[in-house]
Amino acid sequence: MSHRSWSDRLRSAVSARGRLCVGIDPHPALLEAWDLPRSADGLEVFAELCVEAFIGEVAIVKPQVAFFEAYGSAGYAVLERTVGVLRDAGTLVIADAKRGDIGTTMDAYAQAWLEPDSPLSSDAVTVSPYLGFDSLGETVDRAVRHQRGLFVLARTSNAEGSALQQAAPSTGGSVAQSIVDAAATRNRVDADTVGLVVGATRDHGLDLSNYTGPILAPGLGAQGATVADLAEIFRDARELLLPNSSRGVLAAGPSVTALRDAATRLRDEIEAGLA
Ligand SMILES: O=c1ccn([C@@H]2O[C@H](COP(=O)(O)O)[C@@H](O)[C@H]2O)c(=O)[nH]1
Repeated sequence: MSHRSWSDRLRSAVSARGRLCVGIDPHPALLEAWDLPRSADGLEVFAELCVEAFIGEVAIVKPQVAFFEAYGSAGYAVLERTVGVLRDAGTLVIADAKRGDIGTTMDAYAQAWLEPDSPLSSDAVTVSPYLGFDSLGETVDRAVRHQRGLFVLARTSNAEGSALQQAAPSTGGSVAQSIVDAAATRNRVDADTVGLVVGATRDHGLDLSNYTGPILAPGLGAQGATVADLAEIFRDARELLLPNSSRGVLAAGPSVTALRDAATRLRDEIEAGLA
């Protein structure tokens, strides 16, 4: 296992292969479009084609855990193999599991996704701060200990998130801003372990000037955001911006060549657009 920090590994991967984070989201509609059965066997072939297309071409892959979980233990077995093959090949894996809970329950989630000897061990995992940012304290400690990363939901790409995330706490600002500020504070001692999720679908309205960590930005492609939007919305926070597209790239499958071309085209468009 590498003994370099998450932040170092992320920076080198991004400088070698660009900022794009491609999703592996085996939607039932995509399985059908790829002429695969809606079963764990279909899932396995889907994931294998993605792995073959993306390894060596993109820095980061984000499997959407929900689409594997839908097939129970067989789906999890496919996810374990997918994560393992990607990581063995040096592709960084962000498990999009959006875990959030209290105390020892949250810590059990953290063990599952961040412990080096766990079957689902990933480079980073998405987490929800909506049981209180401090409910993630031990998860951050665990991530630091194992040189892994977290991506905390701050301002999500979906319209329904706004009412909660834009609400104004009595301390001022917005709920989403309070998450950004808490992440920035933690990162001052923990070397940018705490990343944020900020959607690319609208102006986020956040002050990111004190925040130095990575930002995972879903919403490109199927949700309507463009590379020009990214450049505008994240004009002050481009260095470790990780734009994510899942369906926008996966629509090119099942041909491995077509998937690879779609991913590399988008990767290069992002690099040119954010230069
Ligand atoms: O705010 C968020 C947080 C996570 N997501 C996830 O990203 C992908 C986006 O998929 P597309 O097909 O590119 O729309 C998906 O796994 C979401 O669960 C998000 O969209 N927004």
